[in-house]
Amino acid sequence: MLALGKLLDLTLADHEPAEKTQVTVEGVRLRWLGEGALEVRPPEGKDNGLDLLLSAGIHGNETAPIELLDELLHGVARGEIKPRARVLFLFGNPEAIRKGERYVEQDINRLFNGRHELSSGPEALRAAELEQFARVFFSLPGRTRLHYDLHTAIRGSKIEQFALYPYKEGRRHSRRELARLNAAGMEAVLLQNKSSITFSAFTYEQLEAEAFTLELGKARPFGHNQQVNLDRLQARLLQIIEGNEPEREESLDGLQLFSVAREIIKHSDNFHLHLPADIENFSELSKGYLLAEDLAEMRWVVEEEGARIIFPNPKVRNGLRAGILIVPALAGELG
Ligand SMILES: O=C(O)CCC(=O)N[C@@H](CCC(=O)O)C(=O)O
Ligand SMILES: [Zn+2]
Repeated sequence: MLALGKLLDLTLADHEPAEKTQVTVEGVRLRWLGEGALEVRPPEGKDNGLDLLLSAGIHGNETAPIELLDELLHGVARGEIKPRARVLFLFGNPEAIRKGERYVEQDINRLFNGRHELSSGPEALRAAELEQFARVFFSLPGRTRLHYDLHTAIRGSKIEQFALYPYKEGRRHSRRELARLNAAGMEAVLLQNKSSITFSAFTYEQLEAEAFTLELGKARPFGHNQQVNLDRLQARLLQIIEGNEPEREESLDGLQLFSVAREIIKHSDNFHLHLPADIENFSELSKGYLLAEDLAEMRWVVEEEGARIIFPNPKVRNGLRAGILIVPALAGELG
């Protein structure tokens, strides 16, 4: 295997490779761009015009998707996977990955779309760097742009694998992309309805990519991900990389769609979330339920029919999202 295929080992060892570019026997070019960043280019004449950004480790303790990207990259570096797409592999927060923690100082996935400029520290610097890697990668005109930012969640979930689809004014969510996600094993998609500060929101809103955060199960340390089944996602990523996805229109059958009813924002240290610590994502909440309270007698009461909660987390910094209240959505507005 080409040494650059060991991007994860290089990243874990905080090691800069002496040789920055390597080429497989078949002419696939691997280029190390910086810490945790590697570009793969298909051989001359084989490129199908797709630019695919695959990121993982934006949260350092979410190891299953990191292992998945490591495996895919090994396949490329051994010549077993034959790319027809350009691919950028990114390990998002190397320092946090080395520490096995969600972040070092602050959540990097709240620092995109310019937020890093208002902040400082290792995550702010890295968010700026990740934006730049993505901006350069997606700068070639006339190509199709796709980004999957792979995560696992803090808690268990009634729906194990799902995607979050960012929002941009005037742009429709794509039916074809939803069908692709369905085929990749995602059971649900949350359609966002406002701009955000996550990595996938940045590439979607600013770089014209189709972009998604994928939640793939529960976060566990390296080597303990046997319960996270990524077979369907891996098979679809392989097809995308090798440019041999099915040509026929694929269905949305079985895919559950949700939209955001409200984001629960923690305003102060007085914030209280009235949910059990072990509540699972997608748990249903009945109308009238007092979900959270904050200072100045602020109360979050469930008013929506069919409401469910995802990512409840009272420990986030003040000013950040402490949960998302979601409701079922219809496929009506898709492009
Ligand atoms: O389990 C949790 O509470 C958080 C899981 C996680 O890291 N989710 C992402 C979602 C990003 C998005 O909204 O697209 C995050 O919170 O950064
Ligand atoms: Zn995450």
